[in-house]
Amino acid sequence: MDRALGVLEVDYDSTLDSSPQFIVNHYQIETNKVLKLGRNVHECVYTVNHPSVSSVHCMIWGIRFDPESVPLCYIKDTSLNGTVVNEQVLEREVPYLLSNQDVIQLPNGARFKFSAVKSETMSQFISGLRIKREWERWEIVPRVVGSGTFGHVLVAKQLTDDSKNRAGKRAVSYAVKIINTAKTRMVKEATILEKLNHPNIIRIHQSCVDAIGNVYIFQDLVSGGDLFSYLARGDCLVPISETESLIIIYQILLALKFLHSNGIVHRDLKLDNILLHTPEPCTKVVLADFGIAKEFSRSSKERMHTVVGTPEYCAPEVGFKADRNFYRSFSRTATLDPDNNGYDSKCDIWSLGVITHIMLTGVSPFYGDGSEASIVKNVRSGRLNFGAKQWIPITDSAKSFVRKCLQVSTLNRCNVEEALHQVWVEKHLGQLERIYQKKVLQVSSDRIKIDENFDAFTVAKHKLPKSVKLSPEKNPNKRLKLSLHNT
Ligand SMILES: Nc1ncnc2c1ncn2[C@@H]1O[C@H](COP(=O)(O)OP(=O)(O)OP(=O)(O)O)[C@@H](O)[C@H]1O
Repeated sequence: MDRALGVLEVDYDSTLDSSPQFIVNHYQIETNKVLKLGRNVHECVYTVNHPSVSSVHCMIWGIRFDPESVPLCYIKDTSLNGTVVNEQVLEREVPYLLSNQDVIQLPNGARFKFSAVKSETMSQFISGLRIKREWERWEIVPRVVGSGTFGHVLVAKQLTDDSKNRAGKRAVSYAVKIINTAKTRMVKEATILEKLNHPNIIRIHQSCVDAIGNVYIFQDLVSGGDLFSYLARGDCLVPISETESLIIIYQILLALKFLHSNGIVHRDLKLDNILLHTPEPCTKVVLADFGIAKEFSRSSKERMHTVVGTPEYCAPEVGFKADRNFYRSFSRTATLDPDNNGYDSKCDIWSLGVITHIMLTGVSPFYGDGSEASIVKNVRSGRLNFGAKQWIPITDSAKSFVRKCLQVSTLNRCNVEEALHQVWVEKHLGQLERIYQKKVLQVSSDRIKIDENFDAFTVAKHKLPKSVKLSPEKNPNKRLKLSLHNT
């Protein structure tokens, strides 16, 4: 049971169905496993053959930031007739954060009870943070989403969300990043993020600072965890297919194109800062953690000199210093670039090369023995080992993309525009754009046809008769009827 992040228990209403699947009455929610409920026997763990239920009616998954943290479990409605949680209809395609004992209901009357495996709130930990629990229209919920060097990310809710309540839909959860600066002024991260509006960049709603120097950045809660957790299995990172990698890389490239053309360099691109909407292939990803992002003046060709970033992902021209504690405190201002020429936005492309290398092979290219000294040595040499067995199944165009991003000389390294024109990306551009429209921008898919040959990773689509849209009058379930009327 210790692999379980939560449990879904079938709480069946026998007057509405007598399907034999109810022999299994517990489903464990585990890391990297999305539970689907619906009619499709090939994709769903719980299947029900009822025309009011969609092929994949809803999806449930859990995220645990690290082994010590309390998991967060989510449900997303993907149906025609809606999924109900505690008698309120979920907004379609919007993940909802589950709480202990939540009751999930499908239109055929089947009910499930969600149980958390650990106490969900961390009140003691939260009171130690000395933060405000309410701020204007926000309430901070004592559930931790993740933690980093600079602060913690917690769940937040809007105090009054009248429009949603009136519609009978569940209120959405948000995230709040809390950074203690000991100074009562806004941090650069908030200032930069406030100016950015791009589908692949974390969206912030408000930021504020309290009297003791806690900065609160209220933002979207991205529910699929980060790319590091997605690739992690036990102690190692596992590779994902080229197609899946490319869909993620394409989205990061679009975000970087937007950033670089607006004079912003992220400077800390890594697996942990790429957030997934759902932990499954082909999902939307967003860049987060702009804590050390930098605005530069494009016209003056200003270069940066501060040594920042995470060594494993850090471009050679950015430079390192051996003292990790110093590095963490961000007080370093020197670059070890021998000519002290500084660096520019191409440092993000290097990090993207490292990320691509890890996604394709499960191996971090310059990690060596993991010590900072060995990483620095390997990064400076820039030597890549395409002869390693992990590279055997990988196409030449993917290797060439990685090679072009991981050029020690910035003159030879591609910029973001050139990266988008690398063969690996360019030859799939049409498909990538269609998937992007459908999955990221969620444009109606009727006219979007995805070539199945390209779609190497997906579970084959099994054709089922269409589910039937319920009219509230015909709905046999009184509770659902009530909820649907309210919409
Ligand atoms: N909006 C969000 N939605 C969901 N998860 C998030 C969100 N923001 C951050 N996280 C999670 O919290 C973790 C820490 O957040 P973040 O990277 O912003 O903190 P940090 O202190 O700047 O970290 P670092 O040590 O990497 O600089 C992330 O790796 C991610 O897993």
